[in-house]
Amino acid sequence: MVVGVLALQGSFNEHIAVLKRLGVKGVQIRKPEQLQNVSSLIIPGGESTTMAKLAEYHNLFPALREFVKMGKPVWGTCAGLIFLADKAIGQKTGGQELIGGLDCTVHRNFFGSQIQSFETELPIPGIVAKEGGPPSCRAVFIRAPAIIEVGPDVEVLADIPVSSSETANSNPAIQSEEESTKSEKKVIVAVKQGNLLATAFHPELTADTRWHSYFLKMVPEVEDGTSAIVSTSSVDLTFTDRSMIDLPIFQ
Ligand SMILES: NC(=O)CC[C@H](N)C(=O)O
Repeated sequence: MVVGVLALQGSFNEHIAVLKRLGVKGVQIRKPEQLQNVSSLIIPGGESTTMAKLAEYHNLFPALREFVKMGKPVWGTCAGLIFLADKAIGQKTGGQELIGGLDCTVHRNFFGSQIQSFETELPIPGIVAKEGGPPSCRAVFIRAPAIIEVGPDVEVLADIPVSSSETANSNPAIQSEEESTKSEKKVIVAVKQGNLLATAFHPELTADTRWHSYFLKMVPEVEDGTSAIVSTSSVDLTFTDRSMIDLPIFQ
């Protein structure tokens, strides 16, 4: 099995490294025709406006939309989630082109600016049911988006509590008067809809391989009859390489 990783900008090398640890080949995708050689695609985190400009420059949007429509598995992490959303708010003036397909509305910088980036323990019952391991994963949120509305076919895989001030700052539209008196409400940070998987955080920056394993199981069995399924042999939840979150790509 060969997994494509959109390699215009952002953390594509980190995704390819995790795939390698799972014994799967990840290849960089920069041109539309390269999508013909892969059965699934990861769209990494980075800066969605920059990525969109580069995707436009390389005329990638029609091929990416076709890939999604064909039902091939696509996983968007962070900026990749924004790319997959049918609707994004909080965009730069003029907006940006999206691939779409995921029936949701995403707030582009829901949690604030770069300095509001954070790590947290995120309960992931849907992933644990398939992958086993501890009940939560270490989740790295870097100037992260959040999903504020989902359609009926979207399965929520993870959500996190946010303080009312966070909600008010980032998205007054979803805070009613009654809710403003409560201290906490939740936003969605991971979803699945058919062939599409999306996470607002960065599993590729931790040692926990369960999200990648989960995604690989969405890839249909390969032609020679061998299963595309890989197993997670070890789950180390420590996120040690803090330098990752200082990468200049996440401006
Ligand atoms: N870490 C990320 O991918 C950040 C995404 C960023 N919020 C954007 O709009 O592009």
